[in-house]
Amino acid sequence: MPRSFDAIIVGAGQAGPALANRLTGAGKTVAIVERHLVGGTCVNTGCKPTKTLVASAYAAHLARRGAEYGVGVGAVSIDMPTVAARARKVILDSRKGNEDWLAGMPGLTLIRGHARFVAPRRLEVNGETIEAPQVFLNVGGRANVPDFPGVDEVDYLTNSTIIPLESVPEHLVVVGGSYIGLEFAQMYRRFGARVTVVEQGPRLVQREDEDVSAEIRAFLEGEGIEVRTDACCIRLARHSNGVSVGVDCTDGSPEVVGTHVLLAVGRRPNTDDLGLDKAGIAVDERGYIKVDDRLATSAEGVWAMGDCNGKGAFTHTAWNDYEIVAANLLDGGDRRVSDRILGYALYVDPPLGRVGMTETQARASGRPLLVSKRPMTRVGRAVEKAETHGFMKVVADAETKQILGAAILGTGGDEAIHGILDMMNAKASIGTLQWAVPIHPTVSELIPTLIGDLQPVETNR
Ligand SMILES: Cc1cc2nc3c(=O)[nH]c(=O)nc-3n(C[C@H](O)[C@H](O)[C@H](O)COP(=O)(O)OP(=O)(O)OC[C@H]3O[C@@H](n4cnc5c(N)ncnc54)[C@H](O)[C@@H]3O)c2cc1C
Ligand SMILES: NC(=O)c1ccc[n+]([C@@H]2O[C@H](COP(=O)([O-])OP(=O)(O)OC[C@H]3O[C@@H](n4cnc5c(N)ncnc54)[C@H](O)[C@@H]3O)[C@@H](O)[C@H]2O)c1
Repeated sequence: MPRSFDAIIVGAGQAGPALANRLTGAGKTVAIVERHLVGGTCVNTGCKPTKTLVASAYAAHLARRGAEYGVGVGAVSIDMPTVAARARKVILDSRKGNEDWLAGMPGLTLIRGHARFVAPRRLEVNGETIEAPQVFLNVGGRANVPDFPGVDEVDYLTNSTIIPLESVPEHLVVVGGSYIGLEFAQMYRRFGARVTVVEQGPRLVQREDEDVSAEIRAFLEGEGIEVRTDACCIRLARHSNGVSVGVDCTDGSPEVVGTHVLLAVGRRPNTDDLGLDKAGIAVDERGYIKVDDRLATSAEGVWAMGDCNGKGAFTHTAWNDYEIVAANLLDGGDRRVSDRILGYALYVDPPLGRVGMTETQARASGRPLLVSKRPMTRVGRAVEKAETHGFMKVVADAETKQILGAAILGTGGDEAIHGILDMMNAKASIGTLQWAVPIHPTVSELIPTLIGDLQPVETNR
């Protein structure tokens, strides 16, 4: 006989535990199945350790610049075991917090093992069958490892295996010039490695506007990172010095030889070994679980939250998925994914804070636009901190006077962007902040000025 629960959650990443908390709080019996580490990607191999490592890298960078500030610190050295230990502690503390949280939920059973559907709303874990009228999938994703020629012959790193490194590679070749690749590239450059980024596209972070990509490339190259764009990484091979990464480039050497190679070429959902066909759960061509606007899958009684549904690829979008499902099922709400205004940050230094449309997307929409842009050299706070790379940019609809999107690439940009994100969520029009009195000196204080400087631009309408 299968063991029965009121609900089964597969995956204890970002959405699962929070939903378990709400469901058990409503008196339901819940099984949460986790095959690896409680906390999932963000806690164990994603946001938390990477931002801890980024902080160490920033400290090293600032120490090297000490003389510019009139501070003598002597020769800067990197104690990589201590750097790694900081990250390990953040991981373990956070994981334990999640485990303790789950342990304290009455009516919750944590089952450690790989769950696989054997029939609709019926799964097998460790040879045992469990069933429930409601099943929530929060299975996340993992590093995509393409079948490059030679990939099986070399030792490569992914975001999971690079985190515990206790030594600095002599020359790290990073394949993929987007979020994961660039955060690690800059961090390892600051730890003292030679770093080459190999990106197949014509520019870094291609989802962003060209001016964003160009500015990020400029400050990364300014730190000595080599960037190879328009590179089709077609082969990996062993080399006496480490790994050779074959690239097809319009110019430059056809081969980059490094001591280590990090593959940062995207993620793939953990849906290939979940028995979804046994449960009638449809996936798209890339394996993401198809969901409607309330995150219901094609199978009755089954929902999918977080990275595995392809609607978001961030911790806060996974969390928001939990909020949507909980509100609709437990609070009589009618919340939808399409109501979400997407914001995110890229944690290079200075960081990129982003919300809503890029200027490119706004222009493509054909609507009449207002655009305003200000370099960080004209932001007092950035000048005082001697961190003047980047710019702030906002795009608004000239007719509705609503902000469509913004980018703050600059010191504090990951925080300051919330001033605009909140305005967009409040559906505030561009005149709303005219008489606000922001705090001086902050990056955010320039948001009303930036908005006040909005000017019409030519669009294709
Ligand atoms: C290097 C890196 C840095 C990142 N930095 C940021 C950042 O700064 N900010 C941000 O917002 N996002 C960041 N992200 C993205 C963020 O980590 C993810 O969006 C987030 O963790 C997704 O949460 P999730 O709950 O959907 O999935 P996950 O956290 O991946 O959790 C899924 C869980 O399901 C388990 N599981 C999978 N299949 C099964 C199965 N069949 N049976 C049982 N258990 C299963 C897995 O073991 C895992 O624990 C980063 C990602 C990476 C890789
Ligand atoms: N700060 C954050 O919030 C943060 C940080 C890290 C990761 N993440 C999440 O993780 C996800 C995955 O990040 P990612 O950077 O791995 O993926 P991505 O999909 O953002 O970028 C992959 C990059 O690799 C390039 N690429 C693909 N195939 C290649 C090849 N054969 N040779 C050379 N380049 C190739 C692509 O052109 C692209 O630039 C992101 O979508 C993001 O949501 C978020």
